[in-house]
Amino acid sequence: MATNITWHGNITHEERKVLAKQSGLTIWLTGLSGSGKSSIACLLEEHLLKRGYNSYRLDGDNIRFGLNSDLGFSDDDRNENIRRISYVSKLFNDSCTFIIVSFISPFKKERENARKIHEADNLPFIEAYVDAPLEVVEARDPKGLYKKARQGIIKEFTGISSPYEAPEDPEIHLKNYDSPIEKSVEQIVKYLEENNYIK
Ligand SMILES: Nc1ncnc2c1ncn2[C@@H]1O[C@H](COP(=O)(O)OS(=O)(=O)O)[C@@H](OP(=O)(O)O)[C@H]1O
Ligand SMILES: Nc1ncnc2c1ncn2[C@@H]1O[C@H](COP(=O)(O)OP(=O)(O)O)[C@@H](O)[C@H]1O
Repeated sequence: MATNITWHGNITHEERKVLAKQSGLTIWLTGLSGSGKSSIACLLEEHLLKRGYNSYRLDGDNIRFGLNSDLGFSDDDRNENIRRISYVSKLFNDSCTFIIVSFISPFKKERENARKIHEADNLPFIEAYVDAPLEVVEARDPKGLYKKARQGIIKEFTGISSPYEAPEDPEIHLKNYDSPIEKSVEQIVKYLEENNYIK
């Protein structure tokens, strides 16, 4: 509990943006395992870096090796995973970095909480739904996880034995199943340009 502790501030966020020559933002990719989150995040990160924007990726698989290595895949653990990462992405965003978050983040309530955590401090939060139907991701199955989930070897697997709540009104809806990854990246870039996040 947050008792007997004091928040220490330094320069204002407005001053930081001027010094950093860019503002921060969070692009929150959500979707089933195999929908294309990591591939899109990697290409997008590269694209933005090459255009001169300080950008960084937080990926579910990667974060679970370290910071969140104590968490599994029960509903409670997934919620804690997303809660922690919401605060981490807010910190990066506040530091004037473009942060690309790619977690399954299956539950609406936790994604909404992530949004609130950002928007409470006027930090832009852009939800991008990486949409690919279960039959498509199951056919892709690059890590063989769906096969194991169907065999009951992996329990509580998203889309099979654990729910995925698709966003109803995301800022960006990527239909990442009948066109190449590059198209999805272009769609995000277009959104960022049209909303004056990038020039
Ligand atoms: N039970 C179960 N359900 C879903 N996914 C599983 C599971 N077990 C392991 N994996 C692997 O973990 C990756 C998802 O981790 P996340 O942190 O993004 O999940 S979550 O947001 O907490 O739901 C996910 O990576 P992606 O395929 O990149 O989504 C899987 O490789
Ligand atoms: N638009 C697409 N068309 C065809 N294959 C794709 C597309 N997007 C992703 N893939 C493939 O699907 C697999 C899963 O992609 P990945 O980015 O690892 O998804 P996630 O991070 O959501 O699990 C990879 O083999 C990737 O090359």
